[in-house]
This record gives sequence, C-alpha cells and structure tokens, in this order.
Amino acid sequence: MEGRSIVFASGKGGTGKTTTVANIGVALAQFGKEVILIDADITMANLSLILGMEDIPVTLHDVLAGEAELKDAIYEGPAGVKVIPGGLSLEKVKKARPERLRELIREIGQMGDFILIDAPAGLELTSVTALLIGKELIIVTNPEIAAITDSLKTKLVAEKLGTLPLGAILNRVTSEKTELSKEEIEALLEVPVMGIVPEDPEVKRASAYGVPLVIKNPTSPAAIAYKQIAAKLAGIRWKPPEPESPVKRIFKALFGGRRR
Ligand SMILES: Nc1ncnc2c1ncn2[C@@H]1O[C@H](COP(=O)(O)OP(=O)(O)OP(=O)(O)O)[C@@H](O)[C@H]1O
Repeated sequence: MEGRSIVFASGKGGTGKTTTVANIGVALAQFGKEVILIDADITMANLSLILGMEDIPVTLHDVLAGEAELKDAIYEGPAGVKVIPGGLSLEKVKKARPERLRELIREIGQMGDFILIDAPAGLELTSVTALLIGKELIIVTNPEIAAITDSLKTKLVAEKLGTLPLGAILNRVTSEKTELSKEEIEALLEVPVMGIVPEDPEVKRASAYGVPLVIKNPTSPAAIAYKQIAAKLAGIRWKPPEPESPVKRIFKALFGGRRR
C-alpha cells in the first residue's frame, strides 16, 4: 500500500519547519510507523544536520542529477527512520533537476507508512515542486501576522496544485500578547491548528548535539507537543508521561527504583 506523503511547508523561512519534520518523523517511528524523511530543501539542506547525519556520501541531489541510484541515497536515521538527505555542496545543488522529484516520490511512496517532505521556504520553483509531490500539506508557522500571510500564500498555491491542506502547526509559541491566537490563525488560514509547539530552549540544545529533541529530551514541552501531533497523525492514543513526584525521585535515588 502507498504511504501518506505529507509536505511540510511554511512560506516564510525560519519558522522551524525542518525541526518539526525531524521530530514528528522520529516520533512516528517511535510509535512503530515506517517513516521516510525527504529533504527537498534543495538550497538549505538542514534536515541531516538536525538528525546528526552530516557525513553522507550520496544525497538526493546526486539522484536528482542522475548521478546515483535512489537506494544509495537512503540512510537509516534515529529510531529507525529512513532519511533521504539533501546535499550540502553548492556544486551538487547546481546540477540537481528538481522536476525529477515527482517520479522519485512515486517510487519512495511504496517504501513506508509516512513520507514526510521538508519543503523549501518561499514560492520559488523548488518550493512549488515540493508542494506538488506530497498529497497532503501541513503548514508550519509562527503565530505572527507576517508568517501567517506567507503561509496563506503557500496554502493557496498548494490547493491549486491539488495538494490537500491538513492543517497548521504553530511553532515557537510564547503566549505573548502580540501573538495571534489559535482561533485567529484558524480563521485566517481556514485550516485547523493541529498542534501548538512552545518556544523551548531545549530545541536548540538538541539540534546542537545532532540528536532529535524527542530522543534527547522527550519530556521537554516542545518534544511532548511533537509527540502529540505525531500520535494524532498516526491515529494513536497517547498521553504524555506524568511528571515524577519528588518523593518517587528520592526513593529512586536511595533504593534504585525499588519502593518498599
Ligand atoms: N519550538 C522551538 N523553540 C525554540 N527554538 C526553535 C523551535 N523550533 C525551531 N527553533 C529554532 O529555530 C531555528 C530555525 O529552525 P529550522 O531550521 O527548523 O527552521 P526552518 O523553517 O526549517 O528554516 P528554513 O526553511 O528557513 O531553512 C533553529 O535555530 C531552531 O533550533
């Protein structure tokens, strides 16, 4: 059976799209799903960096340039996710033919339950190509008017291309007064908000270590939000772990978890 192909797109750059794709992908794999992550961000290939996979000989760019086979560009990432990384060298970017992406996705679609595509920001040719290759769209945005306006443009283009908008993920939410509310964003984008990921300093820490947050710090607020979104996508019931009581922690420290 063909897997669900979902494009993660933003509009404005830097909303946290790549971080979101990496963590939701790994969380889906932790829930037992077969996941393939594709870095279609031809010019800013960051997905592999967040996953700690920078040392890779063959990338999507080699395949798009017709210089390598698809199977050679598929790597095993954290929690068993399969990753097709983008190239980091400018030479390879120049040679790549983004229009080949569509054929490739058809092939990749047979390999997993979820194919998550990290699309480039903006509405250049490569971004539009990425929007075309997924059947569904998730918008990753910040709760600010500039980001929402750009997201709306992306959503409209995706709809024209026949890609179904599933909803939006609000990332880096601080609940400051200047931020738009969930309801305002839903009214502007005309899609449901699928999850709210708070601003969380642990995100940057995990990224510096090259370990996805849902593995590095699974109880941090953003990790819990990513897992909740992944559970929703997978149709799984999942409740965040209860925070450990101080008494239990002391017992654990004293008796190694054996409570008498
Ligand atoms: N919830 C969060 N809390 C704190 N920092 C975050 C959060 N999400 C992302 N960031 C940080 O924001 C920065 C941008 O994230 P990321 O690279 O994922 O964005 P992007 O949208 O993929 O960027 P672009 O598409 O422009 O390449 C990174 O430094 C990342 O660590």
